[in-house]
Amino acid sequence: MVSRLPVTGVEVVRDTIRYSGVSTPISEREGLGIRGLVPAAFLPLELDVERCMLQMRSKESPLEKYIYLHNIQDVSERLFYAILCKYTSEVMPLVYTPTVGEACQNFSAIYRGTLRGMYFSLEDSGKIRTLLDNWFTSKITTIVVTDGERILGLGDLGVNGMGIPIGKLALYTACGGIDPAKVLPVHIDVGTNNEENLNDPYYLGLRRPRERGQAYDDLIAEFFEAAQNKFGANVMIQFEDFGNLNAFRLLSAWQDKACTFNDDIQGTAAVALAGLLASNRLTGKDLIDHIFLFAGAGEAGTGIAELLALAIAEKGHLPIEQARKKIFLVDSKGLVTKSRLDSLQHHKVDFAHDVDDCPNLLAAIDMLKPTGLIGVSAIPNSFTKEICENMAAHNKIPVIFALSNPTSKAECTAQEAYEWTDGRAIFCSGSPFDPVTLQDGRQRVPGQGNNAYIFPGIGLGVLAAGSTRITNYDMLLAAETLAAEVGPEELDVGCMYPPLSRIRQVSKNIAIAVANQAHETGVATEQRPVDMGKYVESLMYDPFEEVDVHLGSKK
Ligand SMILES: O=C([O-])CC(=O)C(=O)O
Ligand SMILES: [Mg+2]
Repeated sequence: MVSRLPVTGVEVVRDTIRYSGVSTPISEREGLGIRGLVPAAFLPLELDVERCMLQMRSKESPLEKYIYLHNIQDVSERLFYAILCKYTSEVMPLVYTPTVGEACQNFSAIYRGTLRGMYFSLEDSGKIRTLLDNWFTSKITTIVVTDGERILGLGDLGVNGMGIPIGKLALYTACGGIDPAKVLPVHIDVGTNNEENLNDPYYLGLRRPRERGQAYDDLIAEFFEAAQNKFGANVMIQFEDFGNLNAFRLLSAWQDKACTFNDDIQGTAAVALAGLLASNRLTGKDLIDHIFLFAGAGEAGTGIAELLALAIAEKGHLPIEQARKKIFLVDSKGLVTKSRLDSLQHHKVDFAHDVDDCPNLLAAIDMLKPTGLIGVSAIPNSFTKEICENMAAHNKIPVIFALSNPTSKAECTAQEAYEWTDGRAIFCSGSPFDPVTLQDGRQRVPGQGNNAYIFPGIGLGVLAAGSTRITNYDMLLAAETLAAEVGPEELDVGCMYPPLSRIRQVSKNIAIAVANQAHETGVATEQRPVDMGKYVESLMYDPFEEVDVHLGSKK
């Protein structure tokens, strides 16, 4: 029975987390005090989803669709997530990569003042803990934070990068079942070096060059400490789209002091490793049989390389130093080698091998004859015809991953990778590509090697166990769990990931594995349930389940 709370109907309608719009049963409207505030008809949630999909599909551009979907989120989170859960593969590219990239580029222009996340700037230093009290709840479990410096492969977007934490957290809820009332997107504004932003009269961020001094580290530290104080020591904080200069430093500074991980270093690593593990089922190789060459040696490049080395070392019972010798990186100056050690950034040092220098990717392919080529450079068209042909010349099944985001930054397209390798390549990309029909009529379905397959499950597992820490062993386990979700139907069409329509199930299985591991390694603070599967499922927010609007709990 729904009883009347001492709030006005208008307040009920404005409670966007719980309000169900025209899907509110007629019998409950009186008690909620919303009669007169809603049209007379009742549409079951399923039908309301169809109504919205028709409207959304009538919009011409992906950006208009993005805005429409967020308009719905700003009125009823339940309806928004019902749409996302029912039509995941159609809608995910609109609220997430690649459209979220365009939304970020236009963030200041399309901003409508709605409440979605928190903004802390240098001008707020010393006050963050107090400002957190301005949020409506202290029950936050999951935070995604950015400083906007490396938004996808688009670079420094300043405050406009806030679209990314918002998009990531939408997936935490849609794909990982994290309660939408308990997520918090955060932007830390330390200025921007993007001239276009600085010259835009409507730019909404701090109008100054990026802070590079102690004040930067102090603000990040203040944020972490304030968040842990307000939301509890185990609140999960995901670093997202920080620049190279800070991403590695901050991860190593905080990974032993907070429940945190960096999605671009570690999440991307896990999804790429999963794709490589799945590809072994087609190539017949083990990880240790490969030579991997990376185009790009930033966060994703060295993150994947390091996790891959860990996987090779674990599976092959090798010291990690030996495992790393199977992995080579090319950066803007050519192959990363020992002769360059003096001038190398710290995160590349472990992969500086004792081999001849090579000026570029093509020369490195010629010399090393890699079996796997991983693109993480954000340089579009850098996997040229010659490069793909070269990979095909010395591999029966060349493994080619073009992981840079959004689509405009991919190293090559799916069509190109297949065409230039006589349809033999195993191809994955970070942003979605449509299936391709080869000349011989066979269909190839390029898998989306995007960290969206990883972070929602990690977040849910961490929540289920009450983990105090997240490590690369969690990422390794998540990668193995994801690879095991790839079935023969996917492998048959060359797809290294399960379909997005199964992503909630995948996230759940990752969560179960990660939570069990947390109990085994002693980082869990929750009581271990008898049936972890059932427990994880009970935590998952499902927009289609009936909710007691007053209590916000499952009926
Ligand atoms: O957001 C995405 O699609 C994947 C990611 O983390 C990035 O490219 O930075
Ligand atoms: Mg990212």
